[in-house]
Amino acid sequence: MADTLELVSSTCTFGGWHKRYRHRSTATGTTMTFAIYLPPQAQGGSVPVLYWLSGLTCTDENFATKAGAQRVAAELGLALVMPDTSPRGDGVADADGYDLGQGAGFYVNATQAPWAAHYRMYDYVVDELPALVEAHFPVTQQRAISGHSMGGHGALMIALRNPGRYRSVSAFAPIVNPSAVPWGQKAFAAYLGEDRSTWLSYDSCHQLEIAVERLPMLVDQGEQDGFMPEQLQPDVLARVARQHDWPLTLRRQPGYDHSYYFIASFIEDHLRFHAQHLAA
Ligand SMILES: N[C@@H](CCC(=O)N[C@@H](CS)C(=O)NCC(=O)O)C(=O)O
Repeated sequence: MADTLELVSSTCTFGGWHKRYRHRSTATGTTMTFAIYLPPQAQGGSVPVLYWLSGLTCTDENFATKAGAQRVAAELGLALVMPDTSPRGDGVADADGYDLGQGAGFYVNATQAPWAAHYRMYDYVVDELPALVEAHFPVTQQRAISGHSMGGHGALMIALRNPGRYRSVSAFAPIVNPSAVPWGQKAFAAYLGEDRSTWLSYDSCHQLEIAVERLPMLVDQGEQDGFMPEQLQPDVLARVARQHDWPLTLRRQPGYDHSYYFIASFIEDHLRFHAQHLAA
């Protein structure tokens, strides 16, 4: 059955529960794994949810084990939902590099062979996963979304394309303009084909230009992030936001690189930012 959840593990932390589940996804046509952190407050009522989208090479476990988000989520009464970054399995197309195929779904619905059969992470994250989470767990429909790198691209792009669905969005070192940088161009050419007009629906800078809803947006970027000049280019997002009078808070953090050490240093600010808007 499509919405049956199989519990993989259940771990008590900060008075709440970190749970991992497997389920059959209709969006991807594969078995998907995701994790949810239920804070202590979820034992007595429904809590709002922050969706976290991870970057290249990640599973649901990188953020859960490295970001240290659970302590503040427990304090704020915020559930955290952590999906995988792509469909996986023997029957799922893959590529040699770390930046295409399994672990690199880019949160798009692929239209090109061989990817189109399973790579439907946009539908999975926007529709299927929230419906599943809201049907099975004590959560409200107050949602926020955040992510890192490829997941920062996913979070910004998904929030911008779905007005009213999320109260706030944030990102760490996001790929803001994937149509114009090597990681995005490689993935979009494979998943979406050579017609670049189709890429724009998954490009946050373009989506920000045409967005109808101005939702609060926080972005952190480490200044020692080796991927920044070529792949991330936060200046492009800052310019588009300025041109469109968009409420973007872009913070440049001296000394920080692309890693989870950077995320762990600022995740508390992001959780408090989202909690404030989820409560409003
Ligand atoms: N050099 C990295 C490139 C990929 C990378 O930096 N991935 C980031 C997201 S874009 C990440 O979160 N990696 C997993 C981790 O640090 O736990 C690799 O080949 O693994």
